[in-house]
Amino acid sequence: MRRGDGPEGLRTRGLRFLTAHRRALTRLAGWSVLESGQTFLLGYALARALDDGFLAGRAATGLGWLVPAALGVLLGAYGTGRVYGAVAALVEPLRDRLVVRVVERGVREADGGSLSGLTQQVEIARDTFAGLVMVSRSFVFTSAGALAGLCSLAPPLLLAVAPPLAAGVALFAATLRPLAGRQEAFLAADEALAEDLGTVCPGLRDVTAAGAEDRIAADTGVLVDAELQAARALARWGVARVACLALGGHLPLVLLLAGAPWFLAHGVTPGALVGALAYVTQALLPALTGLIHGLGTSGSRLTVVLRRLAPRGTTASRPGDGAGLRDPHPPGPATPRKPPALSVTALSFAYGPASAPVVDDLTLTLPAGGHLAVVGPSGVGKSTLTGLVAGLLEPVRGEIRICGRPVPGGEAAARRVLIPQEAYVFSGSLRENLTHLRPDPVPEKELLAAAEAVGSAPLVHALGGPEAAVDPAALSAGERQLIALTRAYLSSAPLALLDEATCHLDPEAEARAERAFAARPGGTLVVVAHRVSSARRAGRVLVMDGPRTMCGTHEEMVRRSALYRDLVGSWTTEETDDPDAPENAERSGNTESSGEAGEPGGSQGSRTSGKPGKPGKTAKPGEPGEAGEPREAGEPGEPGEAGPGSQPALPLGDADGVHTVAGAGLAGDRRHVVAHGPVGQVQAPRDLRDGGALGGEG
Ligand SMILES: Nc1ncnc2c1ncn2[C@@H]1O[C@H](COP(=O)(O)OP(=O)(O)OP(=O)(O)O)[C@@H](O)[C@H]1O
Repeated sequence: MRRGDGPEGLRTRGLRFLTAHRRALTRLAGWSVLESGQTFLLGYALARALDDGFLAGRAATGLGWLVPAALGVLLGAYGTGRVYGAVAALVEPLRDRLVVRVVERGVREADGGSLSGLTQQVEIARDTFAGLVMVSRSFVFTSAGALAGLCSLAPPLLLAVAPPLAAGVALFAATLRPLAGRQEAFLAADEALAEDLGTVCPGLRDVTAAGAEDRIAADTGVLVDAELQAARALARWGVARVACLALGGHLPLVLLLAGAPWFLAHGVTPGALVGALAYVTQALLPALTGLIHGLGTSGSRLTVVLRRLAPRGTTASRPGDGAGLRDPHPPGPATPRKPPALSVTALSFAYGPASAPVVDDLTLTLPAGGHLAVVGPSGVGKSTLTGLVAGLLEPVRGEIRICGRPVPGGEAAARRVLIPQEAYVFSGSLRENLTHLRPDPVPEKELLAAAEAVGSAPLVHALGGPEAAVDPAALSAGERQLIALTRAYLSSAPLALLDEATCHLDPEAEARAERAFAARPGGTLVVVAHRVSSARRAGRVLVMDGPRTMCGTHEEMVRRSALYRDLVGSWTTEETDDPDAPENAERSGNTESSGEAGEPGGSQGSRTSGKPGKPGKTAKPGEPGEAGEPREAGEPGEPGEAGPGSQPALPLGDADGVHTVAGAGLAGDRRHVVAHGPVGQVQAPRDLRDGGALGGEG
């Protein structure tokens, strides 16, 4: 937590803010005095009306005393009206300040989405703060008026009212901090559940298709239980609030009634006693109730919201602002910095506690707009890495961030889209399939432009246009991949993870799709490559080679990684129709590549599903393997077979995202992995996916 974000920091900044707005506070206090005057008159005039008027048989005098009480109500109402204006003079500067802070933060982080969320929180902060000012002010001035009235009626009456009132307020003050903690815990649990449901609900069809109902129900159930616990803890503290109210508001009433004979015997008049009862029931009790409920709930909510709005490590201040909620520890001028599209730090993962790590201490950075190809022998961990980045698998160690957002997490999940090898197409219209990841309606023009860019336009046309009904079983694997690719292209997630998502397309169609993703405005692409052309297109290549992971340009990797040279060699043998570059030169170690090939024509996925599933499995180059061919744990491994053995790890510069490190070994056990992300990104259990049984595609 940033210094100054804790309760102490908030209190200090709150006091500074109030000090800076002394004039508004003074005006507020002035108008509030009218309210206390009304409270004073309420009991005092009533007592006089009884003692000097009605009980003495002088009705006119009694009525005469009621007139000031009625005038007091009118004056009080006028004062209350002016109080609202004075509260606004205090609240609006707070709101302005928070808005400035939020906008600065939004600009700095270039994040319009979080900006709108924060703006909403500013409104909550403003309303809550206004409510707090109203109830606290009302309690202070009402109590002052009532206690002054009691004192002027008969000082002994204070004995029955002041001590329990003070005790109730003191007890309430003591419960404030733990109550705020419980309230914050409850809000956090509530938000976690809402975020989870917001992610899960739109993808229910995918959950069912993947057979992941039990797992999702279990995951969500954990959050429901957490919220239940938090709500119970909060409710227990609610009991303390009732005790405060009983002590400070109801006990004085009981004491006044029970002590009535004593008071009457010691010179307190009946009218004064009734006046005291009126003070307690009509003024103190409502004011105390308002304070306890207002401060107890809104106070902690305000604390939470202000803490959230606090700038992350930078200062928001306005010129000429003397004090207020400014960070007391300014760290210097803010430097606008866009977080990398993907950053992986010291990432390790194994499928079981006793299994060898599949990813071991991997660190890499991919800037926004970058294009990374992940290559390596079959079973080395490429899909595992994409699963980790997508948040479908939980790392054993290390950290992953997408556009600065931690993975796993709803914000990160909304910023990435994963397209697995086995494309998921569901029964419905083509439009539904293509726009599944977009919450907003997609204009026809945009949809067709996306299809054109990705290379699915001929397929859209052949199927009868966007409104045509889709029968997943009637589509070839390549056609399903084109649909899934177009869907991902249309999504607003900036980071696209293509895990052999084009393996059923011919090289030209693959080139077209990959280029389209790489050219998406602000788009970043990670592609698990199974063709040399795919790797050559990427600015960077991550070679996963068991414990030695290397990253660099295609040319660098050809020069430095024996495994990569082997992969390129075996790929080139298979790629007779590669649109990109002559690979024979690379096989012989010549790194002078001829650059990108020209834009391929309008090739589309084969309408038969006979394309080789994973031609890049160099461990068995002669055996392309059908897509969806079931694979047993440990079977494909052999990562060391093609590896360079003594090749050292190669840390490269971080100019546009690279790094080293290691990882691999085959995990022994095979866990049933299901996870969920935002709309349409629910993944089948690995064993389902490997078996090609995802959704209706089987
Ligand atoms: N759910 C699982 N439980 C246990 N081990 C698994 C699981 N999924 C994959 N593995 C193992 O983890 C290792 C890495 O698998 P992964 O699928 O990530 O490799 P890959 O490089 O993507 O392979 P391919 O190119 O064949 O898709 C393999 O040894 C695999 O058998």
